[in-house]
Order: sequence, then C-alpha cells, then structure tokens
Amino acid sequence: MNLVDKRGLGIGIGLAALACVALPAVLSPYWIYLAISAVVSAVIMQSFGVIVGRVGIMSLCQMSFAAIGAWVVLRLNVAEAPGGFFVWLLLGGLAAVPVGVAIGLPALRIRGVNLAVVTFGFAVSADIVWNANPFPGAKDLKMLDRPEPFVTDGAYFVFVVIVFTVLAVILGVIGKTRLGLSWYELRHSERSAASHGISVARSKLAAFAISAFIAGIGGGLLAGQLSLVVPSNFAMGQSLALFAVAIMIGPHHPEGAVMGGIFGAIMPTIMDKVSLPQDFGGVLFGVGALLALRSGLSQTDLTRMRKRERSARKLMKETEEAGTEKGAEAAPVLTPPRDPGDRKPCLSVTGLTVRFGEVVALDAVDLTVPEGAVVGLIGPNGAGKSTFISAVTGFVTGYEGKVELAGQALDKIDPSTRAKRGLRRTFQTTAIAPELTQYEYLAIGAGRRLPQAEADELLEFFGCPPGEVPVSIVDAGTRRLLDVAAAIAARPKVALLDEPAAGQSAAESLRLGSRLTEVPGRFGVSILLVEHDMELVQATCEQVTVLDFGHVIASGPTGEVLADPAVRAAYLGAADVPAS
Ligand SMILES: Nc1ncnc2c1ncn2[C@@H]1O[C@H](COP(=O)(O)OP(=O)(O)OP(=O)(O)O)[C@@H](O)[C@H]1O
Repeated sequence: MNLVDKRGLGIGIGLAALACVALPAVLSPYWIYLAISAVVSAVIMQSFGVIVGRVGIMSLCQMSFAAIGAWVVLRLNVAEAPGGFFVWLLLGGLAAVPVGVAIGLPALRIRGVNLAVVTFGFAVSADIVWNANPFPGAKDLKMLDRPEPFVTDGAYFVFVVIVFTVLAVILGVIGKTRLGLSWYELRHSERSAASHGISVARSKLAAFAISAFIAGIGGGLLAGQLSLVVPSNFAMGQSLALFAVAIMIGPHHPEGAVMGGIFGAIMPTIMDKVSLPQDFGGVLFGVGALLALRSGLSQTDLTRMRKRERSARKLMKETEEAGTEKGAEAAPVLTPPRDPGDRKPCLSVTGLTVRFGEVVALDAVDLTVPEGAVVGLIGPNGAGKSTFISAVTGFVTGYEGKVELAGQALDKIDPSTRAKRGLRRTFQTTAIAPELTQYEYLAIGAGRRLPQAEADELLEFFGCPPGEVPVSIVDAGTRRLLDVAAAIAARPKVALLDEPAAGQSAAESLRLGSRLTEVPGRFGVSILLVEHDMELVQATCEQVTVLDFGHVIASGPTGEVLADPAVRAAYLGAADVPAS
C-alpha cells in the first residue's frame, strides 16, 4: 500500500502554491488578514481532524492546547530566548503534547459524552487560568515580531499556508500507516481493533499527543498573527464552535480543514454583514453538527466516499463480467476432513469457567485445537460458544482455567497482546470502518506490511471484491468473509471464527467450507470454527466439541459426535443436525 497518494499530493501542493501567489496579489489588506485567520483556524481544525474526525473522540479542549502553544511562543519572546520564532513555534507545539497525553489518559477508561465532559472541564479550568494570568507580553506590551521573510501580512499568509500544507502531508502519510488506519478502526469498534493486535491505549494516546501538538502549533501561529493575544482568543466557546464545525465538515481531510477554517474565520464577518448576532453562527454550526451526527459521517467523508464508491462499482462490474466470461465457479469438491492423529496441540484450553453473576456461561470446558486442524465448536443458542472465544482471546477477563498457545500460557494477557502472539478472532457482528478500502482493512488485520499480491490472493481466495473497493459498498455476508481474510492475513497460529457463514446462502456456505479446509495447509493457520450450519461443520471440521448450557456434552471426531443422541437431543428444534 502506498503511503502517499501522489495525485492528491500534487493537487494539494498545486492549490497551496496558487493560493500563496494569487491571494496576496488580489485580496485587499482586510481580506488578507482574514485569510491568515482562516488558515490558522484550518491548522487548529487539523488537530480536531485527528482526534474528532479520525478517532471519533469528543474533545472540547483543542483551543486550550492552542493557548499553550501561544503562551510558550510569547513567553520565549519575552525572555528573548535563542532560536527565534520558528524554534519557539515548534516548542509551543511540543509543550502541548504532555498536556494532551494527560487529558487522553481518562480516554482509556471513559468514552463518549463522559469523555466530552472531562475535556470540557479542562477547557473551563484553562479558561479560568488564562483569565487570571495575562499572556506573556500583554502587561508591558512586549510584542512578538514576525520572522523574516514573513513580516508582512501577505508573506505571513504564505508562511501559514506552508505550515498547513506540511502538516497535511504528514497527517496524510500517518493516515496510511497502521497507526492512522487503527484510528479509523477505533472509531468504529475498540474490540475489533484489539482483536487485530492494536494497543487501544497507545493508539488513543498517540492521537491525543499529535492533535495537541498541532493545536499548539496553531496557537503559536495565532500569536504570530496578532503579536499579542488575550484569553478570549482561546475561549472555551471557540472550542465548542470549532468542534461543531469539525463534526459537520470532517477536518481529517485537508479540504475539510480548509473549509472549516474558512467557516470559523469568516462567519463573524458574515454575521456582521447580515446584521445577525454573532452567536447565531454558533447555532448554525450546532445544527450542521447534529445533522452530521445523525448520518455518522461528515460532509467530506460523504463526498469522498461517494466518489470512491462510483469508481469501485465500475470496477466490481468489470470484475463480475470477467468472471462470467470465464464461466461459473465450479461447485466445491470437499475433501473429507483429516483425522488429527497425533499432531501437537496448538491451542489448549483446560477447565475454562466463566461466570456472569449467577449465570455460569462456561463450566470447566476443555478443548484442544491441534496444529493444522479445523476444529468445530457447536451448541444451541446461549450455550456459551461466543463466551468461549471471548475468554480465550482475552475479551472476557476473570475466568478460571488455563489457556495455552503453542505451550505458552496466555492468561492475564490483554486481547491485543494475545492477538500479537498468534490468536486472532472474528466477531458475530462485524464492525469494519466503512471509510476503509478492503486493502486497508487487510493491512490492519495483517499487522505488518502486506504485499499487494498477498492481499489480492487472500481476497480472491475468500471470494471478496477487488481490494480498492471500499467496505461501505460490500454486503454484510462478504464483510464477514473480509473479516476472516483479515484474521488469516496476520498468519496467526489459530483463528477463532464466530459464525463466519451467517448471512451466506447454502452454496456460499459450502464454498466457504471448502476454503476453510484449505486454510491450514495454504496459510499455516489452525481454525476453531463456531457455527450453526451443521452441513458446514460436518464438511469442514475433523473434530467437534458440543456445548450445552456451558457444559461440554460431547467431543471427538465430527461424524461420531453428530451421531450422538445427546447432541441430537440438545439440537432438537434448534438446528438441523444432518444424519451421518
Ligand atoms: N456480558 C454478559 N453478561 C451477562 N451474561 C452474558 C454475557 N455474555 C453472555 N452472557 C450469557 O452467557 C450465556 C452464553 O452466551 P453466549 O453468547 O456465549 O452463547 P452462544 O452459544 O454464543 O449463543 P449464540 O449461538 O446465540 O451466539 C448466555 O446465557 C448469555 O445470556
């Protein structure tokens, strides 16, 4: 996967260069000054883009981070510290980082509105501090001089555009890395991210640190524009208004940050011109934000997704037509499951007991997945199958019993570390970020640089559309397959699949079965399959364990177990157990 979208980069830099040349030449001094404000707001918007747009965290204190940046720059100016404005600007950004991380710490435990309240609380406290203590230089009017050669408004506009562009390029590159992609996954499902070996804590704290740094830079730039700042430049209300703009527009894309910056900077002027109170602008932003929250996606997300979907649909049609020309896919020939024989155990679970209050979801369950095997775990609804997967992969803590992977104990280890050690899982309900392409999702799952040829092979093997196709237009059944492909892409020792055939037709389910039997030999991954589709289980699994009310009622070679009268009785009315 390319870290740089060369076309987008070219267009972005071209537009930035055009703005630098044309705007100072054609705009009046008043509008140049407003244009500087718009770009400085756009930089602060980029900080919202990281934390709000990408990770989906409601942070209401970005202006407080900006104030830290401005304070440091002005303090260093008063002290006439060495290095000059450029170094001070960088130090201002860096000074905001530890504060950002400190504010991010509660985000590891709380989320949503509660976290918004924490960030709002910090913004209020910061407001009180700034109001009680004037910014450096304000008392004795020690102004901050802009650096050469960016002294005039026109030249300073060029400088802020350069800073914005550099940040946009860096954020674009980060967005394509595992860290950046993990932010999208966190936004939709933290447990899905953890199941891919992503450290949720590290990923969130990195987002807070980077967004605080950018906001700090934005604050320093504002100090450079104004020469002196006052607390109202960073008022809590500003954070709220910009937050609403961020939700509405989506500043995690450069065009969104620019639009947000323009809105933020010129709205007061527009309100003035149409003789409406300034607060009315905030109301408009709030309404826009509510509409965006209802759809779950910002305006730039929607525009970009629609564009991507159009070309992806064309690609899917071409691929389908090429497939039809080659002829219909032959019905799978299922090779009978092999006998596990005396292969070494890969995953070994002993005495696994899970209680949810009075409910004993699992009671001393033993299960072994031998190396290179496909093993089934079946049982009626509520038997404890998903709980088994969740406990083994570390999502349910406080269980009794022992979980060993290739002879190593995994108990007391968190889900993302278990995933990194070679234990991957899928969920009954998929929660794949629709903004991602299938390639990007596979890259997250793989947890390593995934060569395109390998990604293509996986997608073709599991019958998914081409890798450029965004998840937003992939149907629910295929998303499950994509989830399985992402788990296998990591080449774990064992993949625990929770009902991957749900939502598939009988023929598709059979095809999936034939693929799963090939997985151990082809990808070196053993499988524990949780399924209600008994035909699939019979055709795929060499061994099967049956749970009922958390107890193992049968375990052994699939044919024998499915013929067991106790198993048939447990399933009576719950699913069809084919006669063996
Ligand atoms: N978080 C939880 N809190 C309380 N009870 C739970 C929780 N998760 C599961 N249970 C209970 O544990 C039991 C086992 O549930 P589990 O979801 O593991 O069953 P299952 O075999 O996967 O069912 P299905 O086939 O419907 O997915 C059920 O009685 C369920 O209500």
